[in-house]
Amino acid sequence: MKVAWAGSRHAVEVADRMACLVASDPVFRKDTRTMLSRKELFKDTLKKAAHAWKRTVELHLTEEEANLLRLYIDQPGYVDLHWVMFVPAIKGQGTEEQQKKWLTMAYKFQIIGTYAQTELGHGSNVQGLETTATFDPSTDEFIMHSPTLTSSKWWPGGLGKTSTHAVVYARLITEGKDYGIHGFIMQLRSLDDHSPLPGITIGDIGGKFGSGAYNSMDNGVMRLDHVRIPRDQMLMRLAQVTREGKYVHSDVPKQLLYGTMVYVRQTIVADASRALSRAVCIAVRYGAIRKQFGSKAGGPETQVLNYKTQQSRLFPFLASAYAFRFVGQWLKWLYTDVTQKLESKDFSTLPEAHACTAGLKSVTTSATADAIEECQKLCGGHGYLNSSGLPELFAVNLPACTYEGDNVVLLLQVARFLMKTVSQVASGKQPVGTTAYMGNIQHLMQCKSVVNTVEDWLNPAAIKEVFEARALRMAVNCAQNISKAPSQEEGFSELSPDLVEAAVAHVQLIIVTKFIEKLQEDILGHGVKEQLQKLCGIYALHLIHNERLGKLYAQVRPNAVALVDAFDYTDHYLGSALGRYDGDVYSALYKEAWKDPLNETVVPDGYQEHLRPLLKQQLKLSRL
Ligand SMILES: CCCCCCCCCC/C=C\CCC/C=C/C(=O)SCCNC(=O)CCNC(=O)[C@H](O)C(C)(C)COP(=O)(O)OP(=O)(O)OC[C@H]1O[C@@H](n2cnc3c(N)ncnc32)[C@H](O)[C@@H]1OP(=O)(O)O
Ligand SMILES: Cc1cc2nc3c(=O)[nH]c(=O)nc-3n(C[C@H](O)[C@H](O)[C@H](O)COP(=O)(O)OP(=O)(O)OC[C@H]3O[C@@H](n4cnc5c(N)ncnc54)[C@H](O)[C@@H]3O)c2cc1C
Repeated sequence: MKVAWAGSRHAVEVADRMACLVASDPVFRKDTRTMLSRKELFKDTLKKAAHAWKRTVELHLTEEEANLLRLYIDQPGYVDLHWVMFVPAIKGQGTEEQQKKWLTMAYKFQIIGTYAQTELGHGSNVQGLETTATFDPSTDEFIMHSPTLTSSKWWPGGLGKTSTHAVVYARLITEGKDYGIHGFIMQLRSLDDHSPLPGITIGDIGGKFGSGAYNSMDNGVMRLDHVRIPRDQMLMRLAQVTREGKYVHSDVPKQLLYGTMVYVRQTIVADASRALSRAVCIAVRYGAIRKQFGSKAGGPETQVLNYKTQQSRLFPFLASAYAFRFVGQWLKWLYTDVTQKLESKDFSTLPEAHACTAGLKSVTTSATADAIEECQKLCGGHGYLNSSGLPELFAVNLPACTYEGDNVVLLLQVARFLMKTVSQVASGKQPVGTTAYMGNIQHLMQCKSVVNTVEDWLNPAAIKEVFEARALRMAVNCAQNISKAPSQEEGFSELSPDLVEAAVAHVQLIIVTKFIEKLQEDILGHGVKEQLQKLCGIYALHLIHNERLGKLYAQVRPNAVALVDAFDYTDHYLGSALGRYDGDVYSALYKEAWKDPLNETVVPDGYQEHLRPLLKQQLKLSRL
């Protein structure tokens, strides 16, 4: 099952090696992370990142190993934005020459970059960004400026205290004309003493949700006061400005400007499956240890994992973790395929890539955040302790519903893609890819149900057709209602809640389809495919509230712990007293409690000043 989860024996081997490297290095300890102040936590993040780089160089780690090292350190920081966004942005929007110049420095960590797009006043609406980049032909420079308070760059990770450079997104103005948003490489801080360069006001935006969590990341604010940069620091793969100031657009779709976001959205689907699997691992292992009620005449109490309510709340998340893992593996293939097509100027699958990355990022992160919160509740009171690992997991993953695109905004992008497809089908065009099912509109729009017997519900072909009919009917219904509106735009706006639901149904069809396709592959291990078939059934049927679920839960229960052990997480990475591999939960909880700084003294700070006088006074009053 480990291989099915990881994707290959090689993946299992590399992951094990990197996870153990992190778990065995005291510098990477994280058990006191939630007890640190914001400044201590930030400094701890700098220390870990520097040590990780040192180990990467010493051990000659590959890019794959270095990424896993960063992942298992499990502490958001500036390195994430450097590798996940700054480098990809230059790769995707820089010319060959610009890539050579800037990536050489970035790969050697001679500069530290971030991705500065969002502003105080605009995040979702990229075309509404206000920062300006005005070309000055007299000096062959761009003048970077924050014209309003709301144009302050706000949120970029690492911007607050760490990044020396950024790809800054701004309105390109030349010859008095505004050509919209483009990317520019800017140096922000001196490479000698790290002080902000002239004209740049820069700092951290303040603490964020949860203790620990994203507070390890210095998300920043930046205001630019007419800062000049050379013309050749405009990223010029998608468009250029000549020495004379002429704007020249390349022969590529302008949406490639958004390419970095598409790239990160596809990686976030894998992140979501990982985050969800960690929460499920904790809740399943703890559910097997925890016993409450049910003892007859002094016999053992009942494992809470045996309660049907516990299974109906938890097993859909177990199934979702596997479902998101497999669709994430497919999405990585889709993204790679689109990127290769772009190299040969084939832009035909760009809309599909946008819709799939946007939709899957949205659906998997929303489901993951909700599931982690529910896993906390599934662990009772102890799930609320930081030592359970669940509050931190929730706080770190909740923002994924917002960053890299607000989930509703992204679903509306999927809906726009679906409405276009429905109208193309109506004009006789055969859809392809993930919307190919819409070409089967006659059959799928019939009222005839494709599942008639209880057994049909476990037939993958029948389940797939149910999901295709559900998604198509919701999309066609939206299209029909939009057509009744005074205009397409008004109709789309009026119908937007229904369009979001239709987009979710389409994305869930993709997830179910990819799970079914995964089961058609050769899957190693005795009984593994059968277990995955049950999980596929649970994932699909829980979305449509089917009564077959109870039987499936009972069939999965005996293997539930084995299915989460297959995630192969070290206790260090899981970071949970409840989810320990050895199940020694109560000793671990008790041991972790004493680490809290509050327990450094038996009599707490504040007793003499605030508690003793109160108690003495009340005692005196009581004797009057
Ligand atoms: C579970 C996670 C666990 C994480 C664990 C912890 C890890 C810690 C490390 C984390 C590392 C990184 C985290 C990320 C940090 C965060 C970074 C950021 O947030 S960066 C900023 C992200 N911002 C956004 O995503 C903004 C969202 N908005 C947009 O993308 C656009 O504004 C959009 C698409 C909403 C609207 O764009 P626009 O107004 O220009 O276009 P239209 O809607 O009019 O559409 C026109 C046309 O273009 C097509 N289109 C739009 N976007 C794309 C695209 N990306 N690719 C291709 N095509 C696109 C659209 O479909 C339309 O086509 P048409 O044919 O005309 O219909
Ligand atoms: C932890 C974290 C890290 C981040 N890191 C970075 C970074 O490194 N670099 C960077 O550039 N940015 C970063 N961001 C910013 C992030 O990309 C934005 O917050 C995100 O794109 C959402 O935009 P917004 O904040 O403007 O939300 P808004 O768009 O203001 O959302 C507010 C509400 O309005 C709704 N809404 C907005 N538009 C519409 C519409 N057209 N129709 C219906 N509803 C709508 C949304 O659904 C939401 O409910 C980060 C954010 C977070 C939380």
